[in-house]
Amino acid sequence: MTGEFDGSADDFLAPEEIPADRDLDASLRPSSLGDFIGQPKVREQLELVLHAARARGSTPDHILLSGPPGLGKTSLAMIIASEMGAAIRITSGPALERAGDLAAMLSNLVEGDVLFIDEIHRIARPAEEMLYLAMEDFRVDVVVGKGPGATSIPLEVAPFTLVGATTRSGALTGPLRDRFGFTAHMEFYEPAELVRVLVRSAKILGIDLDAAAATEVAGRSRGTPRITNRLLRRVRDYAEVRGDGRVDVETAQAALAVYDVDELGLDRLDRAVLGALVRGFGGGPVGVSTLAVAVGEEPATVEEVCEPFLVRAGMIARTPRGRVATGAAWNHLGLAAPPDAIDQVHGVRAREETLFD
Ligand SMILES: Nc1ncnc2c1ncn2[C@@H]1O[C@H](COP(=O)(O)OP(=O)(O)OP(=O)(O)O)[C@@H](O)[C@H]1O
Ligand SMILES: [Mg+2]
Repeated sequence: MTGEFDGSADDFLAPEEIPADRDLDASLRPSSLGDFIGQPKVREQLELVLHAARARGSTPDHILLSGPPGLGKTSLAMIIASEMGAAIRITSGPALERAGDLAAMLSNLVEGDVLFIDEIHRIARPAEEMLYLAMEDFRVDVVVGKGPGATSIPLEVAPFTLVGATTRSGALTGPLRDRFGFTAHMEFYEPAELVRVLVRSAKILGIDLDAAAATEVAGRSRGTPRITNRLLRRVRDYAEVRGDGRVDVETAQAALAVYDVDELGLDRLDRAVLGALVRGFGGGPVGVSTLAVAVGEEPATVEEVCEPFLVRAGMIARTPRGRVATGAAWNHLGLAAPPDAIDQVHGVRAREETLFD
């Protein structure tokens, strides 16, 4: 099931891009750092890195963007290029199966270009090794021929900036991670920031959305701007078909009820994971792969998509012995928490960070 989000109602809370997002995403993508809402820390750090590079007249250090899907990594990569007045070449880890694929991309780079590698944790080993040299010395060794007669020809690469994006920085090898001059850790967005995303998107799309409705939609967006924009579109549909097109809080609530988005923004799979943890395993601890089997999903989907948000929402705690449901999780499912259930965990943020390190 992983990755096959087809845009049906069941999938529309998935933070991954679905085909229906593509046109919308393009029109709603922020195009400059000033236009980019939220992530104050990352924005400040990037501003410094880019400003310093511009002042020196050099290419910025290689940059790794790390965080859950839909938080704006691709948008930031494009912004980095446009802030530097540079062209961006886009590829992804899975597309770089052979070192030759990467060599072709590298040799076509022009000085100052940004090379964006999405899902960089999925790059194949030979390409990764070629990347080390390219990142460090702006050169690659192309091997010509086979066996004892093989020779390696060094090839210059124009100075470029690699921007890598990953939902799993923990899956990167040490040597690759070490070659990035700067890692930006993207955080889930605060509701107030998502309200600003909604106000901006509603303006671009010409949707009449009042403040209370914006707050309602933001609160159900799982801290993820991609989901915010998707919910906005569903709410607009509802308002156009069932009302006069204006979106007030009643309209927003009614629309989101139709699409089965609960008041915390949990979707079917999140609720299934919580249900399995609480009802099937008495609240845990249980390993993530066991949980995944229980809900019929890939472990990676549970670990990278559901879990970060459930941890952030204070529903699940990660412990050395496995995942544990908090009292809040029991209550959210309408059940009384057992006396030994841990509280809505303090230090949720600290735990969440370790997920992506
Ligand atoms: N800071 C932001 N301000 C306004 N809109 C944003 C912001 N970040 C993301 N968005 C919106 O969310 C959409 C998804 O963002 P983007 O494609 O950059 O996410 P991503 O992190 O690359 O996701 P993935 O990991 O799935 O590739 C964008 O098209 C844009 O509409
Ligand atoms: Mg992306």
